[in-house]
Amino acid sequence: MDSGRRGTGERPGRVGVLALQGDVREHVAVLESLGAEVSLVRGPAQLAEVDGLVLPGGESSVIDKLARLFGLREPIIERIGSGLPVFGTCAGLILLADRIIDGLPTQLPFGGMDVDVRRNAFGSQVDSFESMLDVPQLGEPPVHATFIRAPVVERVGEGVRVLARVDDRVVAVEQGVLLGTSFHPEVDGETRFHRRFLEHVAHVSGS
Ligand SMILES: NC(=O)CC[C@H](N)C(=O)O
Repeated sequence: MDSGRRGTGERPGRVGVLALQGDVREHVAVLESLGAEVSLVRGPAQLAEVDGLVLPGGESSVIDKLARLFGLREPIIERIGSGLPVFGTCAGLILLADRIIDGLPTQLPFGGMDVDVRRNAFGSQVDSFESMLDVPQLGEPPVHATFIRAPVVERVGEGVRVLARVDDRVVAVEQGVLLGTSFHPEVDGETRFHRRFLEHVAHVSGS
């Protein structure tokens, strides 16, 4: 349906992948395959140069800890507050949530999305599974989704759009220019979520 590349040949803007821990390379590969200019964000100066940010999958408590250590927590919160497009997958979705359920005692999210997200919500007996998801906003074919110790969105605030469910449990959400999935499109050759993120970036950066 819609294409992540601008029909006019315009660049979608420079996007960053938060590169503290997690599946950074996979996101970089998908974004570059879509024509984006991608940089790794490990500090505030790099964050200041991007028009959109991907929060990768990994371990949300570790990413939180490292973000504080590298002086990134406050700048990320500020940029999200002033309308930075963000795409979070799995741990990244946890970091985007306003509230974490079952987080480690000291763990904090960046927040921004009016949702409550439960960590490791599918239980240890199904640490990892795959599923085909209907995502009407992305059209056909259905999304092949890989869940790895995945979170679930347990409360969805007003203004948050549910994009996908597994057995009635919410696993993909969007609020304005913030996009989050419990699963990992970046490991599945699924590019439509990244295209959608790049569309948000193009709109906001006015390119
Ligand atoms: N694949 C993932 O990103 C897993 C997320 C991890 N369970 C966390 O709490 O951060």
